[in-house]
Amino acid sequence: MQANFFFFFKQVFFQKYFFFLFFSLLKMTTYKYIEGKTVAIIGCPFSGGQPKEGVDEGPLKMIEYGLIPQLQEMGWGVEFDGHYRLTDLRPAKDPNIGKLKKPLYVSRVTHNVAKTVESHLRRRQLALTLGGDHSLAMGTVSGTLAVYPNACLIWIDAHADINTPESTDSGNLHGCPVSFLLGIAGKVPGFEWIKPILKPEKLVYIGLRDVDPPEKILLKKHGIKAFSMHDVDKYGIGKVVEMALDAVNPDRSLPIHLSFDVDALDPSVAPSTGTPVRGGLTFREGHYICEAVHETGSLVALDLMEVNPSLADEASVFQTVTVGCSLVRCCLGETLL
Ligand SMILES: NC(=[NH2+])NCCC[C@H](N)C(=O)O
Ligand SMILES: [Mn+2]
Ligand SMILES: [Mn+2]
Repeated sequence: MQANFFFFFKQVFFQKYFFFLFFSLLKMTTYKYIEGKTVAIIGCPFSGGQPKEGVDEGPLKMIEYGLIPQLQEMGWGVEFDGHYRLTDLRPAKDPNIGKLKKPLYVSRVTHNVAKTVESHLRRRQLALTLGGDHSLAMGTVSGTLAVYPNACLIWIDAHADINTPESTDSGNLHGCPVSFLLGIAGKVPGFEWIKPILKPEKLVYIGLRDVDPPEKILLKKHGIKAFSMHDVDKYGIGKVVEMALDAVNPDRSLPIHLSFDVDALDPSVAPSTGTPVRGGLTFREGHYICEAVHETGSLVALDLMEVNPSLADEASVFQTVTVGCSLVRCCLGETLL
């Protein structure tokens, strides 16, 4: 009996298989803030923060392309109660405030989204918000900071989205969420609910290449860490992500909110988006960021924004939506080997 056991042990121990198992266990991510490996999907078909129709179709398409079963196959419990019926929140009258367009609609929707994200995080679920335009981040990030005031914000984008009501040229609120979160937007009626609790030193950007002149001044003035495409070229994505994490999350244990605007990717990789800018992240650079953030085990909330399936041809839509789904999977632990 004993000899038998020893034989078995020896067999298993000296097989490569054992080492493989052992090392994959070592490599396995432990989730610091998520219980029971569950993710809540918040579908936000919202386009009120910018002028182009169709970005509200983004979340519907990602679900249609099978995101839920893909995550389930990876062992995640998925909670999804259908898409938000945001048009119900549309005010009858919504005059501009200064240059800002549709301010009331944006404030109502993002306030709602904030409460939803907050409630999922309180239940220790990972909050995955599918946009929709990037003004939604006023809500998602507020929800995260309500539960985890010490969370850091990693913003992946071609744009800085830090315009203030004063500095914005377009008046589109998807170019402004960061200024509201930082509390530098001033008083705007309807947005009183946003607590300006994001500290500049908790925010880092990767992928920037189309930053408005007043935004550049704001980034400098507040000493916000930003890695442009120039930095990605210079250091490589591995080093950039390491430097970005070192800046906002030195020991990798603080909760992370990752806000991913799909236009951070090069238009050849993600063509169906409202404000494409050439010279963006490659397919792998985008995915690397997601994999590295997953590895920390500290991701609590993820936004995937600005997928607009009504822009460009069918093949481009397919390409963009599938890239969106695979970025999400990488953030939630899909590995290459
Ligand atoms: N989330 C985005 N795609 N933002 C684009 C913003 C473009 C420009 N900076 C603006 O404020 O209008
Ligand atoms: Mn953008
Ligand atoms: Mn953006």
